[in-house]
Amino acid sequence: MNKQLHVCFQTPLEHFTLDVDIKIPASGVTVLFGPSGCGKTTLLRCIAGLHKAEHAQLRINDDVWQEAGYYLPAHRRKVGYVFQEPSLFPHLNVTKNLLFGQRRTQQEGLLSLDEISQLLGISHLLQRMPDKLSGGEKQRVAIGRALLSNPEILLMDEPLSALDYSTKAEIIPYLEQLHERLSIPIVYVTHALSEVKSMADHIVLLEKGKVSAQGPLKEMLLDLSAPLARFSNAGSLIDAVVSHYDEDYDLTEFSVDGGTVTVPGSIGAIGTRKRIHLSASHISLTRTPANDTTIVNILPVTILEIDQASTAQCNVRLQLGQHSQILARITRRSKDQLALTIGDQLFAQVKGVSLVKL
Ligand SMILES: Nc1ncnc2c1ncn2[C@@H]1O[C@H](COP(=O)(O)OP(=O)(O)OP(=O)(O)O)[C@@H](O)[C@H]1O
Repeated sequence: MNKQLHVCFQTPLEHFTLDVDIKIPASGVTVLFGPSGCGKTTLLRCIAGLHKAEHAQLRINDDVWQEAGYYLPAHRRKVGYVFQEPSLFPHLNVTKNLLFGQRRTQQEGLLSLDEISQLLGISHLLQRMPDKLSGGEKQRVAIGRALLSNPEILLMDEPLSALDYSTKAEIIPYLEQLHERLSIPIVYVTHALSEVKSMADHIVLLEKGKVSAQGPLKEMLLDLSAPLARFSNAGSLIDAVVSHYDEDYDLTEFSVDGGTVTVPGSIGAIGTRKRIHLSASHISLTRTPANDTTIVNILPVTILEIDQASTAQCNVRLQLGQHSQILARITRRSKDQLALTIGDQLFAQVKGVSLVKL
């Protein structure tokens, strides 16, 4: 069985042609990332069959949805679609809104209404009418409705962009849980890098209708020639396992490839797995390990690559442990003053650590 999605569309838009030919993994979250107007929504609409591209090839695993001379109409495509604005039926309560998607397909959902309600934290809202829900609750119901339609693919078009900062923060953990539980692929459109870091397994960067880069997120973040490493909030992701909790100081210690990372608070039981994001501009480099610093996270690293990200700054790709790599952003002057070169063994002082998902 061919477990991937082949997404190939060419269609002229107002100022450029959308011209995409990509293979997407059949599970996990693929983020379409790019500036406003680059064609992200149009690409989702092509997949859903709502925009008919002139040239197209769309295969979902072994099923052909579209190719020369064949076009599976939108209503027969098993797609769950979540829009920026949660568009619930105002005259139906939450349960009826949720079931609307299920009735449309007359099939058993991948997950039951109960399971989906629990997963999205809306079990207590089932009898409510939409006008009595907050923006975040409405969007969670809209996501639930999309899932109950028994989709083979979930398309999410900037599902958080209409929500304020704190509502976004409230909803992200639910999306992360979904990501863990769902076996179907999710194509997620955003131009917020924070959502990319917490959600994406795979990333496709779009610019004026063309794919400028794509690949597994972890690798793409470390590719110094790819656009992500040039962003002001560039960083890297490493896998971590809770190894110790210091009750006196309320600090959780994680074991990572090549060392330990300590973060404030009680994060989880010993053995809990997390993904840690290390912000490149919050990492400084020293030749000797400082013993008079307040920074708690100091990791031995080796320089693999140095790239001038701007006239003032350089990105440094570093080997951590056997199999991990991280990114540091330093000034070009520091690089020259320390005469840093490839192969140098250094110590990375890590100030900014954020936990992103299980
Ligand atoms: N049916 C259409 N025919 C011609 N041009 C279109 C059509 N739909 C969208 N466009 C244009 O194509 C470009 C891409 O639009 P699209 O909505 O796909 O971008 P986007 O990356 O999703 O943007 P945003 O992040 O702002 O939502 C825009 O310039 C838009 O005006």
